[in-house]
Amino acid sequence: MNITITDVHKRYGDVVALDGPSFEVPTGSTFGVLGTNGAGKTTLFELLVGHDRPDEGSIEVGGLDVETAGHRVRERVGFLPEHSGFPPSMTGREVLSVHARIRGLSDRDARIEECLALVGLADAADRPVSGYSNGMGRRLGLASVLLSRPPVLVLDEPTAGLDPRGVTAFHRIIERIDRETDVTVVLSSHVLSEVERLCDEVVILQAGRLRAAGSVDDLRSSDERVTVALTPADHERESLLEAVQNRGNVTDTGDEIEVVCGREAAFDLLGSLEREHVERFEVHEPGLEAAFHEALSADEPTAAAEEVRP
Ligand SMILES: Nc1ncnc2c1ncn2[C@@H]1O[C@H](COP(=O)(O)OP(=O)(O)OP(=O)(O)O)[C@@H](O)[C@H]1O
Repeated sequence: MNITITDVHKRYGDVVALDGPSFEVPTGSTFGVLGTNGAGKTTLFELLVGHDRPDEGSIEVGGLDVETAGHRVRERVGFLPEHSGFPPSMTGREVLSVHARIRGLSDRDARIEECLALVGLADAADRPVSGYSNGMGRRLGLASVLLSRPPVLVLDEPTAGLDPRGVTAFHRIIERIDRETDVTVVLSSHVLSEVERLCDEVVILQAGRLRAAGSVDDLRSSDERVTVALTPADHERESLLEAVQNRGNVTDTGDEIEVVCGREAAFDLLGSLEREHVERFEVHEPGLEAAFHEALSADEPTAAAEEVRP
């Protein structure tokens, strides 16, 4: 089920939270909404799931307008907010049972088992959620959203605050949903590597405006430069720094010396270095990072939308 966002505007008092982004989320894709703090990601999601109304513009989910057909849209969209809590004394299975009853599911028990298994909570299902880790709580939230088999999932910063194992576990579930179903997944993040790993397409928002949009591959390849990361041999940092001077954009991270330059220049550089100066080197392909910084630095907007939420 596709989503069409058209020229959406939203203000909170003097703060412009969304300033006219327009884009399309294709059916079945895993779609990333990237942005720094205050970029408008949560506001966009609140409008998308019908919790609030845009001042101008429209949002359609599978051809239905969120404003005029809010109830039907909400049946189609499973929303996992950034912060969600559950009564601590209930078990995971009880939480899902309540959600399944509220949604009037007929195949309740079987569906609860399926969702528990999908999010890796089958073994913990009968423990009170007060003993769940952050990651388990987030996965339970996802299970509760998945119960009614929504064709669209909207996940607001789903891995924020999780430890690396929790992040990896959550990523695996999203990848499985992407592989095995036709569900359209929209997720927000400010972690570039997460979006690169999970998403097919991405938009970059800043201060409510659309700064870049496209497939992850296209945005990644828009920068032809690579990063050569050099670990200096003992006592050779100064000589190495001297050798790489003027060979690209040089940064001494304290650990490595990084040189950002074109591919050809990287080959020339590596060929020219004295072996005894370098303990180790790696060449990193361009990631989304360059596109992200380029998008954010172009035509810097005012800081109006960066104000702190009251
Ligand atoms: N209810 C509200 N009242 C007033 N201002 C708001 C409200 N909700 C959001 N804002 C403001 O709108 C702007 C966009 O906020 P939003 O939460 O959508 O950004 P975000 O990209 O989700 O940020 P974060 O990554 O920090 O969660 C911010 O400047 C924020 O302070």
